Amino acid sequence: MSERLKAILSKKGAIKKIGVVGMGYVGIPAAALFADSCAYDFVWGFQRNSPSSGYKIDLLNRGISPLKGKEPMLDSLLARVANAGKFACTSDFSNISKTDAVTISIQTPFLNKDDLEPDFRPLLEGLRSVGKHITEGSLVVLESTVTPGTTDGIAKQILEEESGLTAGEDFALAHAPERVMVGRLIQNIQEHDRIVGGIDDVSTQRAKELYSPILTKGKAIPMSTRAAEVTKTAENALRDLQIAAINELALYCEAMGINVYDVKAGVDSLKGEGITRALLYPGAGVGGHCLTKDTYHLERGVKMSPLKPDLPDNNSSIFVVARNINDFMPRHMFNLTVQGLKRAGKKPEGANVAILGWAFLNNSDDARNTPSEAYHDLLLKAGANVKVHDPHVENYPGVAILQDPLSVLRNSDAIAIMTGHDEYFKLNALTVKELAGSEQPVIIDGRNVVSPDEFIDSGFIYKGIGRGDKNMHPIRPLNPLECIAVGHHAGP
Ligand SMILES: NC(=O)c1ccc[n+]([C@@H]2O[C@H](COP(=O)([O-])OP(=O)(O)OC[C@H]3O[C@@H](n4cnc5c(N)ncnc54)[C@H](O)[C@@H]3O)[C@@H](O)[C@H]2O)c1
Ligand SMILES: CC(=O)N[C@@H]1[C@@H](OP(=O)(O)OP(=O)(O)OC[C@H]2O[C@@H](n3ccc(=O)[nH]c3=O)[C@H](O)[C@@H]2O)O[C@H](CO)[C@@H](O)[C@@H]1O
Repeated sequence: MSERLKAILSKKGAIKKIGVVGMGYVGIPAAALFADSCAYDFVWGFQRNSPSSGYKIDLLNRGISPLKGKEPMLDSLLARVANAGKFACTSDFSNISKTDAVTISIQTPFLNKDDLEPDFRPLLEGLRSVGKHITEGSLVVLESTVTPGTTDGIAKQILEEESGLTAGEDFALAHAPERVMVGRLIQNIQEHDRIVGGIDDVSTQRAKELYSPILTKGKAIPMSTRAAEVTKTAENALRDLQIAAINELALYCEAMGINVYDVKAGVDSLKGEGITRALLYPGAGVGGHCLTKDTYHLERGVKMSPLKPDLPDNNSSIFVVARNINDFMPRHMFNLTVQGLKRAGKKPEGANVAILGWAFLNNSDDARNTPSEAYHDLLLKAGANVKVHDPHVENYPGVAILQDPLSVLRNSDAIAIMTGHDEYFKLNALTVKELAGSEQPVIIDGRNVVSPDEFIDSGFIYKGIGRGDKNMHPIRPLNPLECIAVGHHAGP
């Protein structure tokens, strides 16, 4: 079967022209790196002219990145390849017929994680567009994170139906998942090892040829298509599980009155071959477009597989339990807020709460699936007045995000740190207290940013994730002068 494909590819020769479908966080840097390589003659970026993303086409043709936030090397790379005439962005998919290889990097979110239903509509549309225009000897690589079984399942089926060709005989097909992190997209594509899973050895080899010229430190790791799909979804499900483990340990430490960071330091001290533990950091929640969904792709893959795993009766997947723990953390932040306000003699209803941090990641403007939104909504539901600050996120549907911290901190009953942006590590307790203007403002630290003692000694009610040693601290007696200053009178 793949002997035919091998002969076709040998006659066709090396890959020279590439198409990248989906001009997003993944597709744009990949297209820029392919275009900048002297191994390739030309790269098309294919972007559907949708209301939400069609604007990218013109920007990219002018060599300008539509991505927000700092992406080292990307701007100069895009300008260089666009000006050199090695890259162009288009919504005309017929140009795919001029390419030797096409990668697909379209979003693959979940509609509803409860019934494990992903929203594959954009992806299936992209596959149909690609299938219509691939030719004999094309290589198609699915880079999107997908449910295991998708590449050699529905993807292969659509590509064959639309092209009239047969995968593994007339064209090569592989899954090569992306492992980039926002903020270091170019570096990650160049330096991470690249999982390459062809539907057969010939397809795997062809996909390795495609990526090798843009890998600097990284190397191609060949495996089956299904193994590649499971690798990608499992590596993020496992990361989510690690985060959930330290989050649950933090909740235990709060209940036992100890400092989770003492425990972390203690456990981390156990070093050596095969005995080191991998403790991560507890926090106000897990956001982003990867960890929040990839577990469900993995679970769906197992659910769809013909054989069922041999598991204990009534077993809940530890990966899904992990997701539930991480999704609980914004509610835990809310519970700490209510407890803190109660210690100050207040209720969430009518309280002024300042949220510091809307991005899901430190020093990033990416707010996709941000835990801050769940916390924000719980506060509103409880009748609190909420203001939001973030130094990097400029706007978010339905939420006013201010870039001026003073206006957010002023007249606050409670201040919640949801994202560990560098700016927040410089907060001065006395300055913040003066801005807050209440005798006993509450500080709820979701990212281990502030010094508990500095804020407690300045008159704050402190609550911190994992800080069982501080969360029930003695309340500093009010300074009569202080009471007068803020318009209250101490004592009867
Ligand atoms: N963003 C990351 O850091 C990251 C990291 C690893 C893996 N991934 C995976 O990569 C995939 C893409 O993620 P992303 O963050 O780049 O998504 P994105 O939303 O930033 O970009 C997707 C792009 O594809 C376009 N698109 C959608 N349907 C299309 C179609 N039919 N034809 C042409 N273009 C179409 C969208 O308009 C958008 O511009 C996802 O499966 C994601 O899980 C993302
Ligand atoms: C780094 C890694 O191996 N995978 C990366 C991951 O990138 P990401 O953009 O999702 O970023 P993460 O760093 O995973 O953070 C996610 C959320 O978890 C919170 N968090 C994190 C660490 C911790 O100790 N405690 C926490 O609470 C954090 O605040 C944030 O909200 O997925 C991408 C897509 O597949 C991968 O490509 C990419 O390599």
